[in-house]
Parts: sequence; structure tokens; C-alpha cells
Amino acid sequence: VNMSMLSRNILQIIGSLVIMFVLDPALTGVLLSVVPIVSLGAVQYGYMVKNLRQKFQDRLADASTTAEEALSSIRTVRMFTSEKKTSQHYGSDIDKSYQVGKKLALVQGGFDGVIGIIAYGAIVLVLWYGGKLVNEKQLSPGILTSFLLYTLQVAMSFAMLSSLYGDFMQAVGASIRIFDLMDRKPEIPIEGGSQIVDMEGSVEFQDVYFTYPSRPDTQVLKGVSFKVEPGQVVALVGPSGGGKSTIVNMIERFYDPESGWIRLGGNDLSTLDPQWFRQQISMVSQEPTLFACSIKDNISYGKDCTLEEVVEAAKQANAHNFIMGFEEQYDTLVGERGVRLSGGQKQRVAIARALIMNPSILLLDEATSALDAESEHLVQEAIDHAMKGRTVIVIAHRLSTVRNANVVAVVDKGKIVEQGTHEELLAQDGVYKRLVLRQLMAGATNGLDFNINNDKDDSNGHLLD
Ligand SMILES: Nc1ncnc2c1ncn2[C@@H]1O[C@H](COP(=O)(O)OP(=O)(O)OP(=O)(O)O)[C@@H](O)[C@H]1O
Repeated sequence: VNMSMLSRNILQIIGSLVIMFVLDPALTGVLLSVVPIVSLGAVQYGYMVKNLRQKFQDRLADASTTAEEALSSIRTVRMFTSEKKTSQHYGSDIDKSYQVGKKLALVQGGFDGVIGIIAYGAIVLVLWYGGKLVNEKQLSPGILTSFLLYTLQVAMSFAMLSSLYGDFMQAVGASIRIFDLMDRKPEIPIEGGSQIVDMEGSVEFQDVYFTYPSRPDTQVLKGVSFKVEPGQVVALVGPSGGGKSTIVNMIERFYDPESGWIRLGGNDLSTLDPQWFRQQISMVSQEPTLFACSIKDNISYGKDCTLEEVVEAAKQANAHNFIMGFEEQYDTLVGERGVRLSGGQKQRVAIARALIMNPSILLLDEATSALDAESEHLVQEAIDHAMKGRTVIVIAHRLSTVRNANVVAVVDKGKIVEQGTHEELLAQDGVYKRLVLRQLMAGATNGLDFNINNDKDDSNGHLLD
């Protein structure tokens, strides 16, 4: 619609000006003398409108983020009785967008006013100058009347064009961010690279240094080296913030190391096709993210598969029985981020989702949140099952997991400070031994087993804290 209006108005202006020039070149020249000033003004106006619209869009996005965050975490908002504070926060965000919107409206209204003055000014100019020419008998009243009608036509088309121009510059301002985002090239490619047939599931870190781009002054990994042979289990333990999750995330190549190498099956991770190698790896995190769809769709999230395959994976993950207990069974909707499932149920659905991919490498972040004994047992059984025959890198919080691991790596301040089997590390009389002793003492005092989840002294719920 705008394109047809644009071309129609441009043609009307050109056509009218040609006829006006034929009618009286001198009078047309006088009229056209305002064109350079109007053009300059229009450029300035366009620039202002574009910038203000971009700002307006950014402020609106801030407000939407606040609302989205608060609504999706409404339980936390209620829990901390932060309704008033959150709505004030949203109100202040909206107020900021309102202030920019007000400026935008003023600039737009101002420009429309100026264009109106110029259009009517042109008519007055034609009347004044044309009247003078008629008086001096240089122009007939009929020609002046025709000229005036064409001037009106040009003025109206011009006003229409200026409004289209304003809309266009607003659209440019509003879409700058979208085009910026669309033009962004991820530093780590999404696909492309080698796919190795029958790749061994070994994982190796060699002298890996890493700093998060958002915190360039803090080096998080400072020369991490370890190797897990195919089918082996490595347990990462250590204090909170030591770098365990970072190590696990780097195996998924969410980030590239600053220096050093990460190898999968002996191949440099950066040479492998990310889409392909991520299919070989499954991750089960402490707080798995489920999607607001059915249990079946959540389990088959990474792979198109039949209901039979979904049921088989759910059985292996100890999830089948509780799913069959729901009225709609595998079609049960789990709600936003899985809120309609219990913590243990969510974890078992996430384990089934990981199992269905039949990964050669499993990344596990053992839950620190306390589950009841029955649920804990079911989740642990599912995890033990999932670990069989796979290379596993587990952020361990349970002493039983650490004991059974082939290698225990103690991660502290971005380094692996101790590495070996549970028995070897105990014999070393180092950080690991102190940790285990503390766990034993806490367990004895509390009358509980060594499960870190039950360690009341441990505010972060982490082994070694
Ligand atoms: N996305 C990020 N951007 C910037 N810094 C980060 C990011 N994620 C983690 N960090 C920082 O990196 C360091 C290591 O964090 P990491 O999550 O790897 O530790 P962790 O050993 O897994 O801790 P926890 O056991 O508490 O989960 C911390 O100091 C943390 O603040």
C-alpha cells in the first residue's frame, strides 16, 4: 500500500511541476526555491525519528523483559512478596518508554506542522507573486488559477510523502536491532566440520585456559588437563565456583578455550561438526529444562522417534510408572518449564530424553536439591542405568558416585588440584581426604549417610565446600 501511495504521489508531483513549468517557468522557479531547505530539514528529521524510534523500541524491550521474567517466575515473586516492587520496576520501565514516545510524537507533530506551514506558504507565495504578475499584466488570471490548483496538488502530495517518509524512518529505527541480530554470526559455527564414523567416546582436556567473554578480567580455567577413556567415569568434585560446570559446558563447545585443546575421540573439538558431535553427547543437569509440551514430546525432543522408543527410554529412566499414573499418560502436558511435575519426575523425564539419543558421552550434574528417599532412589537407579557402557563426566555430589568413578578430579580455582581414584586420593592426605573426612563427620553428627544433600554444614550443597 505504501509503495503504491509513494509512486502515485511522486508521479503527481512530477506531472504537476511539468505542467506548472509549461504554464509559467518563472513562478515555478520561485516555488522550487524552497526545495533545498525542505530537503535539509527532512534529512535531519528522518535521523531524529529513526534514533528516537530505536530508543523507544529498546525501552519497550526492557519493560517486556521485566514483565516476562516476573510472570514466568511468579512463584518467586509471591514468595518474596515482591509484587509491588516488581510492578514499580515495570512501571518505571514503561515510563521510560513513554518519555521517549512523547519526544517522538513531538518531533513528528512538529515536522508535520512545519510541512503544513511550508505547503500553505507555497500557496501564499504563488498567490502573492502570481498576483503581482497579473497586476503587471505578465500573467492572465486563468493561468494563475490553474497554477494555483497545481500548487495545491503538489502541496497535498508533498504532505502525504512526508508522512510516508516519517513512517519509513520509524520502521528503520524499529528494525535496526532485528537486523543487527539477524546479521550476527555466532563465533562457534552451528554446523560444518568433520563427522567421524565410529568415533571412540574418549574426552581429553589438555592445558585448557578459559575466560568468559562477559567477564574478561577473570580467568576461570587455568590449565585444566585430564583424560577419560571410552566407557570410563570421571567425577568432578570441588568447591562452588571452582569451574566444574564450565568444564562440562566446554565439552558441548558452548565456548572455545582461550588456549589448549579439547579432544573427543582424539579429534580436536573445533574440527568436528557441532551438530553431529552434540548428537553423540547428552547432558542431564541438576535442574533440567523441560518445555511446555507433552511428556512424549519432551522425551523425543532431540530426535524424531516412535511412541515405543519413548516408552522404552522412559522405562529405563524409571519414569514409565509415574507417567502411566497420569490420566493422559504420555500426552500429559508438563506446563511451563515442567512446573506440573515434581523435581524427581522432571529429572527422570530429562534422563529419558538423554537416553533416547543413545549418546556415547554422558554429561551429568548430580542434583544437590533434596529429594525424598524413594524419589532419590529412583533417580539414582535411572542415572546408574544411563551411565552403563558410556563415557561419563559427572559433577558429583554423592560419595557413592565418587567411589565408583574411574577417576576423581578435584577442581579448585580453575585448576585440577588432585586427580586419581577415590582410594589413591584418600591415601594422599590432601584436599580430597579432608573433604571426605568432613563428609563422614557431618554424616555421623547428623545421623545421615554420606550424601552431600544431607550435609547441613554445607550451605552450597557441594562436596569440598
Ligand atoms: N556465563 C558466565 N559468565 C561469566 N562468568 C561465569 C559464567 N558462568 C560461570 N561464571 C563464573 O565462572 C566461575 C566458575 O563457575 P562454574 O559454574 O564453572 O563453577 P562450578 O564449580 O560449577 O560451581 P557450582 O558447583 O557452584 O555450580 C565462577 O566464578 C562463575 O562466577
